[in-house]
Amino acid sequence: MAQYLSIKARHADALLFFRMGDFYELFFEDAIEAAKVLDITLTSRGEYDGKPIPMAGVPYHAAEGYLARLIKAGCRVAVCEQTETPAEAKKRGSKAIVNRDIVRIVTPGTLTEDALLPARQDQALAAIALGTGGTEAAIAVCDVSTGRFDVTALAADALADSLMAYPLSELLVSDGDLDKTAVANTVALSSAPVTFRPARSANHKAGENLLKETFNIAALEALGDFNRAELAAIGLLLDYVKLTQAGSEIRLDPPVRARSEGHLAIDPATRTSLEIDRSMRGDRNGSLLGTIDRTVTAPGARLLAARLARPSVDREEIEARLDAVSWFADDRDTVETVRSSLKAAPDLERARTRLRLGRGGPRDLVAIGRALVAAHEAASRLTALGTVLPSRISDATQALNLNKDASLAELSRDLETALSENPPTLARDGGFIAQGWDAALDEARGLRDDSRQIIAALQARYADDTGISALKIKFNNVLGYFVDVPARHGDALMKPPLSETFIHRQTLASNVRFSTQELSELAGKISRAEDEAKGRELAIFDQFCSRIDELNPSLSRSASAIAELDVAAASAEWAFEADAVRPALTDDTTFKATGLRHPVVEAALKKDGQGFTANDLNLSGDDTGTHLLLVTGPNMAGKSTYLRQGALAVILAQSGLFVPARSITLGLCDRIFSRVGASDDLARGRSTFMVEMVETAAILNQATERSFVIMDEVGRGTSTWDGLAIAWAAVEHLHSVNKSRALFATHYHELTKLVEDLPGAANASLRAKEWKDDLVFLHEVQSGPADKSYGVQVAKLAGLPKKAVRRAGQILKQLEAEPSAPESLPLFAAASFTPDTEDNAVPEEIVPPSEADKALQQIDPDSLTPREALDLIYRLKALASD
Ligand SMILES: Nc1ncnc2c1ncn2[C@@H]1O[C@H](COP(=O)(O)OP(=O)(O)OP(=O)(O)O)[C@@H](O)[C@H]1O
Repeated sequence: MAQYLSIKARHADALLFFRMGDFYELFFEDAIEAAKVLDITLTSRGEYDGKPIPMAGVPYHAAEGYLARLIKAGCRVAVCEQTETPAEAKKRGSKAIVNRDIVRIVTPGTLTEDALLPARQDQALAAIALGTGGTEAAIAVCDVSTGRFDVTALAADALADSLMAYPLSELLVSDGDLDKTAVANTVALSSAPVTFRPARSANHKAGENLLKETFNIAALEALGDFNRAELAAIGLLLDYVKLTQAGSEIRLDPPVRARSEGHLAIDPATRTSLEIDRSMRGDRNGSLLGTIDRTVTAPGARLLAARLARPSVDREEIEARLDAVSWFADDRDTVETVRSSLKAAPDLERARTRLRLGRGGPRDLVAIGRALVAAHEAASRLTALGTVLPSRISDATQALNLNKDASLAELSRDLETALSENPPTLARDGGFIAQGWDAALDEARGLRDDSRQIIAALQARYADDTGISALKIKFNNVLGYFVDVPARHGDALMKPPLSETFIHRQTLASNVRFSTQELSELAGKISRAEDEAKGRELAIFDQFCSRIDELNPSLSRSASAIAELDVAAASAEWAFEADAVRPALTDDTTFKATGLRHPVVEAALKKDGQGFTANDLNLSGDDTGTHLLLVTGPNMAGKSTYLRQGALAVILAQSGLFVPARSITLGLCDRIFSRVGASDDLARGRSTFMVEMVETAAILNQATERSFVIMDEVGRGTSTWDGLAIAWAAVEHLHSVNKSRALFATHYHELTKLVEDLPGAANASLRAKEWKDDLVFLHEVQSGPADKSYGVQVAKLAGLPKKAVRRAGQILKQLEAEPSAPESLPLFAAASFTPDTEDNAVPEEIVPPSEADKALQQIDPDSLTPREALDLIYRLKALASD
């Protein structure tokens, strides 16, 4: 207990997994909480302060699954291991307790186990810090499972936007920054758990020292010229990584400096509403990423996700990515061969990091070996083509060609020969090194196996000597090797002369067990041979781990090259499937697309066997003079889809991907804004309308001439006239002040007149046709405003009760007759309404009488014979189903 309490005192905020033999035990409050979250039995053991100590435990070998559940439930877990064997402890004194210590603190942002991590997504542990003036800020982000480490310097007010571009698992904030607005806003927006750290760890000096120590350099310049905010964020991050690794070395790749201006800025609301990597329901399915992802490796999937989350504004970078996709897009056969080779490549990136952190196992070694071979094969197929490769593909093939890196080739060969086919997860289980790899290991194993044969021979001899054919030599953990005979033969072995050889150990209901001198000696030999074999295997495992550590820079390059090739080939594959084209990029403010489509809606419609109507979109400002389009049209006609497909085209193009269109020319955008859909944010005390206005304000305050803006139905959350006034002002502002390329969808038809005064604005509408009594959506965009909104017909389509539809039609008529007198609207004078009778309730254009209605009206029930009545029923039925 004293040992437990002293360790627990150091980690009060984490559940303590206290290793005792084959279990991790939890005590006191920890046990109560873990039992509740994990649904495991809560027991008690011993007493403390006169009360029983609550206890709960999980088996050591199944700990990963339990850890996963605890982390998901928001807990942190400190793992405390036995740091010596009981035999070692005994040497210090017969009553000595084995030493124990924390080896790791498991938190949501510092996981490395495959079982705990989504394979196709990065895990971002981020730290934010502000510069002294409070206007400068920095983000340091790392993924401990892959070793990636990025640092970005940015303006404090851009913190939240930039941070949300990462798949955050945990956010670190200094206690000292909490009262700063930019930090408080970011914390409020964070969807990931926030961990507060003492201010001293977010200090630029501490950051500098930790950087030097981690990367073993004397001067910082070797890594880059970091400012104070960056160093503070780095300090906060590295200090925490160190804490969670319980003092063992930090294994991260050197930090890569990014500029926030290097990315297309996407604010959190836009990110959510455009469903870039998550749909509104929170699934990957139905998001842009889920729709276009054709990658076959985990590092590839993570790179694609990162590119879509942070599209670039660097034209050279984007063109290089597009060159790679284009090259593959010209040759589908090559795409197939490369993808089929890469498919066999396991997650080298995470495997190498686990091994470097001392948490890896034999399977990680196998993963590295297989990935190197598969990637080499993919690279060889590309070089064998003999054509000139674009720079990204050529760099990747160079990095993956094992003929160009002797040490990596040797490692790959050795891993292939040294490891057995199906190794265990843990190195300590042994049996993963193949026969023939190491002479000393083979000898120890030979000895062990020989002794086993000798035991078999001994069993035969004992059976012979005693005349007991049922005599067996068995093994268990308590007795070790023992002689086992059925109970009825027990007496014979306990009497002379046999009792001189057989020493009685245990009597069970149906068996009696004995040991012999010879057997004990043999058992000792076997166990020594086994220990030696295991020790030998562990030594070989360690040798491989150090080789991997030494080759880390090459392996890191290989992992990136696999990801690069995979993303290029997968993007070409998707382009084939989706009939997407390479965007032409410019430095001006062009946006000119023909036959543009919405990839996600199109894919969903395709599944149902329906087609998608492509539409053109030109916001270039030059030839037509239009950079702002007011989009009107009936509900359900496809306005939102048209708006979103414009924004998605920008994201795809600037991520270096093809765009589903016949052609597209795009002047690179600096930011993308969307104000679509309304949802409230009650947790932050904001009503639906308030959210809408906050987002609108952000756009009007920040959008530039280079931005791309979509706004859907701004103003609808309040009264008609207020809403119209706000929408009106927003369009004018966007047009004349922001001057962005923009699409503005609205149901306020009054707005369509605005184009007369705004030279850069034009009207466009989505067509719908009335056919018989129904509304048919054509999804085609035409220039000019829509004639009407057909809202009541759509309500009817949606299945509103007939009575309500009729009533709506009636109100609509009156409104249309007197649009300028809201105070006299029937809405505010419900009592004056005429009652809902058949005669006045059905506006003709909405529900004209059907043939069946007409037939019914002509009936005179009193004059019908039963036979005529029956005929009439059949006729009415036929009319109704017609
Ligand atoms: N170009 C298109 N081709 C085929 N189907 C389309 C197209 N655009 C939209 N649709 C279909 O129409 C549905 C409604 O589209 P959307 O939500 O864009 O309409 P809307 O005009 O914005 O409606 P509302 O005004 O009610 O918000 C979509 O879910 C999709 O199934």
